[in-house]
Amino acid sequence: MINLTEAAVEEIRTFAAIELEEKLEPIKYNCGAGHPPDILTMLSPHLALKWSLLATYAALNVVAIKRPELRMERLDELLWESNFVSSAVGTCVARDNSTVAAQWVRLAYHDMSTHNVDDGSGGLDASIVFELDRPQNVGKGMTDSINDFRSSTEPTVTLSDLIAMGAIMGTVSCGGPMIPFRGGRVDATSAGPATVPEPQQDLASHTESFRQQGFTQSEMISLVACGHSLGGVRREDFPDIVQTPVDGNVALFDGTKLFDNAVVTGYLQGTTPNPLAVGPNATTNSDLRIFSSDGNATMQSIASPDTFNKVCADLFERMINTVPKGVQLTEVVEPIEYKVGQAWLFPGDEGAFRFVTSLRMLHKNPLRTVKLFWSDRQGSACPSPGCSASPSDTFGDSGTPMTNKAGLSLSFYEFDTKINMTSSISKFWFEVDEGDGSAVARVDDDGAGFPIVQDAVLLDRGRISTESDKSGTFLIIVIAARNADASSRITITTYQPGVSVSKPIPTRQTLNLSVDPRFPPMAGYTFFSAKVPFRQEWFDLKAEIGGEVFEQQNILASRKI
Ligand code: HEM
Repeated sequence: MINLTEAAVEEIRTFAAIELEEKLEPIKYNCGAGHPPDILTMLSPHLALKWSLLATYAALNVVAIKRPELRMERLDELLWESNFVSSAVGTCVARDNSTVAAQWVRLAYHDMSTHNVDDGSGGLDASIVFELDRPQNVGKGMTDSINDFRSSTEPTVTLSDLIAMGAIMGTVSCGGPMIPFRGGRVDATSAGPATVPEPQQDLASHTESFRQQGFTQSEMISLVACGHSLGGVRREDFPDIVQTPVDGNVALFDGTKLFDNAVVTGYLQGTTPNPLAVGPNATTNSDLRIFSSDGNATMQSIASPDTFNKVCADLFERMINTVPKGVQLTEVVEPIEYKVGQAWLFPGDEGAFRFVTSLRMLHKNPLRTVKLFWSDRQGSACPSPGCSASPSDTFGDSGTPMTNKAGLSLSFYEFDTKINMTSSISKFWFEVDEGDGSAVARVDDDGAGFPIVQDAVLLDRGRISTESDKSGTFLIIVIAARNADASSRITITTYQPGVSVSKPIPTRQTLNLSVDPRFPPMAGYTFFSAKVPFRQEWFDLKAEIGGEVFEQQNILASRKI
């Protein structure tokens, strides 16, 4: 048995990191595919030998994952970590005698319906917010749904992304299939054409509408059946269709609130209660005309639960990915296997920095240990335990309906540690030991470490606070700036999501921060603050201090830590 000294291990780690940076292309790591690729096979023979020694005796393995861009991290959080989307939709939560899921799917379809394949215009672009006065878009469900999403847009997550995500999250929450999600939609700034189909239109109009949206006749039949698996028709809004009182004022399409094939089987068996198929008013029986338009061939072909789910998943995916020409969607947002949280560095109370960050894993493992490491300002890794820390907290998260369906159980490892202000920090990384004898994984952004670019101008999440008064809730954003004084110019440009359904477009405002007398200067830092409405949590920062300019974009202030 060879015992490697700490210094030898560190030398190999550093050597490996340099070699990796130079020789390896970034490895795309596909989450959910089990263990990360074995890095040994990709190293030079010389390094592979050194590395295999290390793997044998120190059981260290490099997980070569590149940190995704901010948008992918934010979309990952919305899709897989519990949040406002998952709590609104719950397990097929009921609303207004239908379900939140049904309202969200209808919203997504109506928004997408403005697409025209002939010139590439329109599509899922949130233009629906400017189209609510049209009779096709009648219903409280539409405004309620827009309100569900409107105040949660972010600089990298648009309202149209949230509408698209709502449709697939809602579908899964009611027992429907998983549908891959891509982000990157761009919000419209005005209304699109009035092309949402209406029940009183004839079959030829409907077939042409769906063709313009990009769907064949058979796809039209399936897409309508998939959509009308959820929810129903509200008597209050459509008294010509639902002519007699019904339970809760909503006539369900297939008698169930779940996403299932009952809409098809009931239709084929002649037992369907669908008000758009067997309603007393033949003119508005659009589902009957559509479903029977090919002699029921398509309806028969999607009658089994498996085929129904598969066909609906494909069509819903196409529906949410129907966007105006020129809009570039992201890759599919897979759950990130080793997800590094935001990193916060700010002056603590005791003359040291507080450094707060986290690592998220997709599965629970009580045997697992996770350790945080960092290099000092000069980039040298200091000897253990000088630059390492164990988690200050470990907890699980119930996730979203999609997380549950994917069989994931999220585990968070939170770190809240002190860092010497003189030696400071330039980068950090993690080591994860599953405790089962497998190699320790080093999560280090492809060998480079996760950078802390500077420690001169910092969002101080230990000193930010919230305040409420008659006019609302506010966030006091605090910036710690080194070698700054009242003559320094520190500005933030905040991001304000749409404030109402009639004012849906996000706005930005630039504010000057002033020295905050509540926080006396310490360790060379002066504290500046500004009060912003609570929802303005995202901001860009610019600081001009003694001739030097610091700029950073897309910082999330959020709550005090
Ligand atoms: C010719 C095509 C279509 C017509 C004429 C039509 C018509 C209607 C009508 C009149 C309602 C009742 C709305 C209410 O009372 O709030 C409704 C509900 C609904 N539609 Fe459609 N629809 C069509 C296609 C689609 C498609 C393609 C989808 C989705 C892929 C869809 C999804 C829904 C959903 C989920 C509801 C239930 C809403 C709720 O319960 O709140 N529809 N549709």
